[in-house]
Amino acid sequence: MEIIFYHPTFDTQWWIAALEKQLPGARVREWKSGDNEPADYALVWHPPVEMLQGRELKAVFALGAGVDSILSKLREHPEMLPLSIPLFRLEDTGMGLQMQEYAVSQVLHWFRRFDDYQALKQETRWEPLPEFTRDEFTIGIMGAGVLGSKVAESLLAWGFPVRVWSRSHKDWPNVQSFAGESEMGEFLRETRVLINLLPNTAETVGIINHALLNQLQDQSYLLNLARGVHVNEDELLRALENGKVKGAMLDVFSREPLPVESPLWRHPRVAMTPHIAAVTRPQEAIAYIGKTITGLERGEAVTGQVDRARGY
Ligand SMILES: NC(=O)C1=CN([C@@H]2O[C@H](COP(=O)(O)OP(=O)(O)OC[C@H]3O[C@@H](n4cnc5c(N)ncnc54)[C@H](OP(=O)(O)O)[C@@H]3O)[C@@H](O)[C@H]2O)C=CC1
Ligand SMILES: O=C(O)C(=O)CO
Repeated sequence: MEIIFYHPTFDTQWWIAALEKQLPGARVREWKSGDNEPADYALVWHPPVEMLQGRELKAVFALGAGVDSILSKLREHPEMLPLSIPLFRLEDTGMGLQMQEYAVSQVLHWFRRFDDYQALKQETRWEPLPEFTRDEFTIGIMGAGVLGSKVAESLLAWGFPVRVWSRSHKDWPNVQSFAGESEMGEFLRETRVLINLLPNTAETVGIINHALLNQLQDQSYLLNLARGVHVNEDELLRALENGKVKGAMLDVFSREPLPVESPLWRHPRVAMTPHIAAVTRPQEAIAYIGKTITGLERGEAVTGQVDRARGY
């Protein structure tokens, strides 16, 4: 079995050795421009069109959870990957735990008013504030997929009321489920902390805008863990000014790296990280890819295939 590998930043030689160990008998090579030799599988992140175009592959694996960058390239170059070749993505592979860590720590930060105490400290003020209660701290998660479900689970364990919004209804214990545009208003009305874990698709671009933020509780919080294009940053800044949103924690931005002139850098109630909410954990990713390729070779049912028509 021949596997080609391309990632712009990963330690390719390490990955090749680990993949060959996971899949005995497989030969894994780094794809370089001009390499048109046959391959059975391709493992990629931001692949050049030339790498995939015209190849008779059994499957392509994205080395991350979101496939928006591959799908947007495919819109311009559909010849890069015919529909007959399945595209897989990483399902969790250690990202669920990272998203849990991020979401729980930030929700607790807001819940225990550490943001307010930090602001008071700037003014050298010693001032105990009224506590928030969990029933005024409903968590609303947009996107109830692999990562949204893990985040829901962890916040439930901390005793917060949790609701999710997705395309289809979920039947999860102790979680209120809302689906589709028709139930979005009801989902937002009680939400105090909005956590975004949607994929980037034609339907979700710009979804967190003035109209949406306006339907949240006053003094809400936004945690964007998914993609920058989901949030209209100017409208978020306006919502921070008019009190609809009290604080935002952003991991992803409409342009990355975030340009220095963006007012988000300087806003006192915006915190940020540089797109590190959940990174690909090599060992878990390799175990998943190995298991999936083995399943495909045996003709077994496997999970993680992207529905290209749906966009995730
Ligand atoms: N910041 C970071 O470091 C990282 C960010 N990410 C981002 O997180 C995203 C989510 O990942 P993951 O949980 O694995 O994805 P999944 O595909 O497992 O879940 C997607 C969820 O979004 C819902 N959804 C999709 N479209 C719509 C829509 N139009 N309206 C309502 N709900 C919708 C789906 O609904 P349904 O269940 O009904 O299908 C599903 O619940 C990734 O696409 C990626 O962009 C991922 C990893 C790291
Ligand atoms: O896996 C993804 O989609 C990411 O955003 C990794 O940072």
